[in-house]
This record gives sequence, C-alpha cells and structure tokens, in this order.
Amino acid sequence: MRFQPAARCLALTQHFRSPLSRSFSSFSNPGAMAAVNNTSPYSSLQSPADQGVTLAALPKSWHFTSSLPADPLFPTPADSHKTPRDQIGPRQVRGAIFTWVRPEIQKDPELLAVSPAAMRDLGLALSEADTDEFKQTVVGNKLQGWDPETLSGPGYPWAQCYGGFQFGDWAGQLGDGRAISLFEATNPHTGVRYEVQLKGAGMTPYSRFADGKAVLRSSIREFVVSEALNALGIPSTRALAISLLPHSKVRRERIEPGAIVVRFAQSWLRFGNFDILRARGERDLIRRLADYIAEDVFGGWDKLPGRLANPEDPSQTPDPARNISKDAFEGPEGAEENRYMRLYREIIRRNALTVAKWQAYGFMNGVLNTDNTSIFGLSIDFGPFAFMDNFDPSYTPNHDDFLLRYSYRNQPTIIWWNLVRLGEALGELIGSGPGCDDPTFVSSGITEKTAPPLVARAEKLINQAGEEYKSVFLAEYKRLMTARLGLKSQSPSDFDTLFSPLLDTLQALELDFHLFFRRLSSLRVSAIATEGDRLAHASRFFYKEGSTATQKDEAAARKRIADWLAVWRERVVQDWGTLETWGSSDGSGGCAVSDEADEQRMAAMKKVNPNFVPRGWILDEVIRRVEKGGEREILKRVMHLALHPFEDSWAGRTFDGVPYQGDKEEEVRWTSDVPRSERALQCSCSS
Ligand SMILES: Nc1ncnc2c1ncn2[C@@H]1O[C@H](COP(=O)(O)OP(=O)(O)OP(=O)(O)O)[C@@H](O)[C@H]1O
Repeated sequence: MRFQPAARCLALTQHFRSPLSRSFSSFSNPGAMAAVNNTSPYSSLQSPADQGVTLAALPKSWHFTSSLPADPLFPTPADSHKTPRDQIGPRQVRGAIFTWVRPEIQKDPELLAVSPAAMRDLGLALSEADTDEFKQTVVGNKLQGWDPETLSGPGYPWAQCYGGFQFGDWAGQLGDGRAISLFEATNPHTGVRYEVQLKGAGMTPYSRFADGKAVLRSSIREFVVSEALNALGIPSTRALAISLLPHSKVRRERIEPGAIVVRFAQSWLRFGNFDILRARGERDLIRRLADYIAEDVFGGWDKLPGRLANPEDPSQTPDPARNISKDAFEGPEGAEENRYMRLYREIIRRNALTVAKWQAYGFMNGVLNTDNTSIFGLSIDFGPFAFMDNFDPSYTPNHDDFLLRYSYRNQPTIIWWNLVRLGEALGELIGSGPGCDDPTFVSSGITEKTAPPLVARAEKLINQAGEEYKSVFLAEYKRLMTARLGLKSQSPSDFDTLFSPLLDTLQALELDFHLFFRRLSSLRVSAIATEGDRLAHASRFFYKEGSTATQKDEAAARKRIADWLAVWRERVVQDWGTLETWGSSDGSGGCAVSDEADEQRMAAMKKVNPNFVPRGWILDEVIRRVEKGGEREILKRVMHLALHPFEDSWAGRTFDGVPYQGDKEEEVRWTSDVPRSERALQCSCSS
C-alpha cells in the first residue's frame, strides 16, 4: 500500500503504533424555508407534499435509558425531578452511563429558525414549527413523555457520562456538560430513529467548571454546518432548530447572548463513552455498552461486517460479508474474530468513510479529541471547524492548535489514533476471541495466565484493522475525488498523475479548494483542446485580484494549471469520449467527447462540487447580522443555501413547488472569491 501520493491529504503512515502498547487496563418542500419575509413563516409554507406528523404524534422511545445503567445518585427520573435544579451540580459519576437531568426553564425563548430538511428527516410537519408545543419543547420548557405533576411518564431527559483524550492527553470525566437528550424519535415513514438533544440547556453533573450554556455565535455555527454537511452527503449530527434566550447573558471573552440548538443523531455515543469506563476499570459496563451499540444502535449483531477474505490485503474485500451469527468466530487460531471484533470493524469502517469525505471536501473539525469522535461515524461537535479556503494541508481552523495536531493533513491519522484508543477499551473483549462468553472471563476477566494470548490476539487484530482502515479510507477518497473530477472510471495512476499534482498546484498557487472544483465543473472539454486554450482558461481559477503566488509569476502559474488541465482533459476524453464522435469540436485523436456527453459530465460534476459551503467568513457575517443587527431572515437564507449547496443560483427560483425569494447579491457574494482578509480564518474553542 502506497501513501506517498496522498501526502497532501493524509499522513497515515507516521503515526501508526502498536495499539496496546501502553496499558491494558428539505423537509418535503425544503425551499420553503427562506421564501418568506415574515418572522414566523412556517405555517404559510405548507405544501401538499408535507406528509409530516405533529410533535405529539411523532413516535418516541427511550431505549438508551431503559437499556443502560443510570447514575446511582438518581436511580429514577422522579429522584432527579424532586431534586432542586441548582443542586444537580458537577461531580464524578461512577458505575453509570448517564444521569437523569432535566433542562433549565427558559424565559421568553425566541425560535430563530428551523431546518426544513431536519423537520422532514424526523418526520415532522413543517407547520409544527409554528406551534407553542414545538417552541417550548426545543428549549426544554416542555418535556415530552413526562408529567411533572404525577412525576411519571415513559421517559425523562438525560445527560451522558463520557471521558476523552484531548490533544493526546487523558482528560478524565467530561460528559454532556451542556447537552441534554430529550427522547428518541422514529420517523414514521423511514423508520429511522434519532436521539433528540438540546445543547446549551443548563448544567448537568458533567458541567465541570463551566455554566451549561451555549452562546448564540457557536450555536449558529453548529446549526448551519450540521445541516450543510448532511446536504453534502457527509455523515453528521443534525440540527433541527435554534432558539435565542433573551434573558441569558453568557460570559466568555465578552458577555454574549445565549442560545439553544436542538439537534439529533442516530447515536450521540462517542469513543469517550468507552474511554471513561476503561479508565475506571468498569469492564462490565464496557461489555454492556458494546452489546447495546451492536443490538440497538446498529440493529443487531448480524448486521456487522465479518472477517476479511485476506486481512493482509483488505482491498480484496471492499464489502465484507454480513449476516454472521452472533456467536460465530472467524479466522485462524490466535486471530479468531468474535462479535466484538465485528463491532470494532463497523466503527472503524464508518469513521474511515467519514474522514475520507472530510478530506475530499476540505472540511476540518478542528478538535478531533476522542470525545468528539462518533461511534456511529458521524461528524460531531462543531467548535472551531472550517471548510478549506486556499488549499493548505497544514491549515487548522483551531486557533489554539499550535502543534497542528488537528490540521487537515492529520485528520486521517488522528481518527486512527482515536480508533486505537477505542481498540484499547474494547481490547479485552476483542482479544478474548472464542472465549468471550466463557463465564469465568465474563465475571472475572483475565488472569496472568490468560492475558498473554489475549493481548497477542487483540494486538494482531487491531493492527490488521489499521490496514483495513487505510484501505476503506483510500477507496472512498479515490471514489470521491474521481467523481469531483468528473471521471467515470478509476485508473490506478490517477493518484500520481491527477490528484497529487492537482493538490500540489492548488497549494503552490494558493488557489481556493472549493472554487477550483466548481469552476472546473463548467469548463468544456472543447474549450481546452489546445495549449493556448488551456493557458487562456487557467486564469478562471485565480482570485480576481490574483493571488500572492500568481502575482509573482502569473505566466508560470498559468502554465502549471494548463499542464494539469491537459492531463485531466485526456482522462475526461477517455471516460466520456466515443469513437463515433470522431472529428467533433473536441478533436482528440480517435475518440472525442460529444457536446451532449460533455453537458452530462458537467452536470454530474455540479452535483458533487458544491457552489456553496458555509465558510468561516460567511458564518461570521451571519452571526454579526443576527447578533448586532437583529436580522432573522439571513439565518433562513444561509440555511437554504446550505441545504441546496449544488445549485447554480437560488434567489427567484422555485424549490419543490415553493417560490424562494432569497437575496441575489448576497448569494453571489457568498459563492465568489473569499475576501482576501477573510481567508483561512481561525477561531478559538470558546463557545
Ligand atoms: N459551557 C459549558 N458548560 C458545561 N460544559 C461544557 C461547556 N462547554 C463545554 N463543556 C463540556 O466540555 C467538554 C468539551 O467541550 P466541547 O466544546 O468539546 O463540547 P461541546 O461543544 O460542549 O459538546 P458536544 O460535543 O456535545 O457538541 C464536553 O464535556 C462539554 O460538555
């Protein structure tokens, strides 16, 4: 396996290490959202396609809390509810996966915006956003499934206990310090179940030294990016709504307005949920949590991927077999894989796919600690995230990340580093192989005698899994880059001849990553048939004012881009050309791309190369205008673009039968060159 060609986007080879070396201990009418100017627009936007249900009718459950152990201090919801809210302060919580805790009551909350796509995906009618039931539920004032009078009901809110490695060091107990889950909701049409959660709803036992609040600034960022990532096809936690808390003044670097984002995910479990149990030696809880994830989150042990045909060469098994029975063991003696290995494999593969998408789309989380790495493979926790402006592999959006640990280039390595920590937590279960259900092992764990083969097996399997991670990552990265470049087939030489030279060129010439792909999407093959054509068209990739790099030697910059375009054009002709079109305007030897085929290629490229990404400077503008100017519509407009990122334009068009007014000038500005002073912004972790 070669990693050199991908050096611009991954540095996987350096940081692989012996895994156990340390210790063993659009809603149906998504266009609707921004189509209006009134402050409570949603009811006017119902369309016949709105098949959603009311919040009250949405099927709800509490599998998480009924399957896993609660904080012993509050064994039942009633115990928690009877306790005055201000007495549920920070402390260490042992022997538990979560604590029952209700959100604080919020006075005069103002619902600022909802994501129509999120409403749709949850199965909610958009008109629900206008109801008091909805507005009170999304800030935690109204609890679903709980009657405060009788202190009873099918469910009660909770906060999770987790820990984490932050910037490589063990940070101890973290937990949901300002997130409180309300219920699980199952979309009645799709059957997909989500855990619905508030962020910024008050203190929990996991708040440590902080206040349980979230500021409007970071809430807007999370609200928009969660939905933007999902619209780009990148797995992410989601955001349903954002509310302003007018009476909440939050102290950060300055006093800022408080807000609550209601968000949802198929699972909010993080690697940190296992880290804390391992750190505390709570091995029975590790097993219980692993069982819960396999059975409840992933839908059953038989859904998990089995052993690879040839673990030495994972690329031979791009889609490992599933439907393997819970108790099956696969593999040779000393490397037998049990169901916990299959669970680990599922988590590895999901995260490999997600980080490949981040790399292909130039997204950086900014703080990839283990408490910010999802068991479900979702992008999770949006602090100092960013989309790449100028392509720079060493860029980190995190102002405080001096060592560039979470820079673009390092993301694949870091996710693997985190996966190894997870492997350590699951190591005993993975290493036990065919003995995982042995009663002595289950009750008492390993002994001096049983440890060595167990450790050896776990080490072997986790190391093998590292190869699988790389393989899944690379395959997905190649797939996406192939699509982004408008190619139908993959060639083994693409990494060396196309991808790496492109990334090198973007970096050397300080070109914008996203604009490059989008502008390439509308470049006709017939327009770059000759060297002269290519040199002429090269400048479309420059900033209007030229860049520092191109100003130095614009002719050389044009030449470099033209050379790359020549290689790209050949590959496009290979994939889209036909002998029948010989002699067409393209005029390439023996085989050419018809105008019709080229139109198809350009349309396909536009479907994978976004015109809009919520860059730092755009979010800063939105925040400024909402905070200082009291604007509200801008939130709806930015969300509309985030939910329809691949369109050429938005204002004045109709989306799913609903006219969208928008703001033409604004969207042209937001999809053009990033203003010079606003490129590659960084932000701090304060939120
Ligand atoms: N204002 C706050 N009050 C209480 N706890 C906080 C606050 N800010 C952060 N935390 C806690 O500190 C830890 C790390 O914070 P981080 O910023 O990574 O997470 P977050 O943004 O609060 O949460 P999430 O990962 O759920 O989006 C988490 O345990 C988080 O709950």
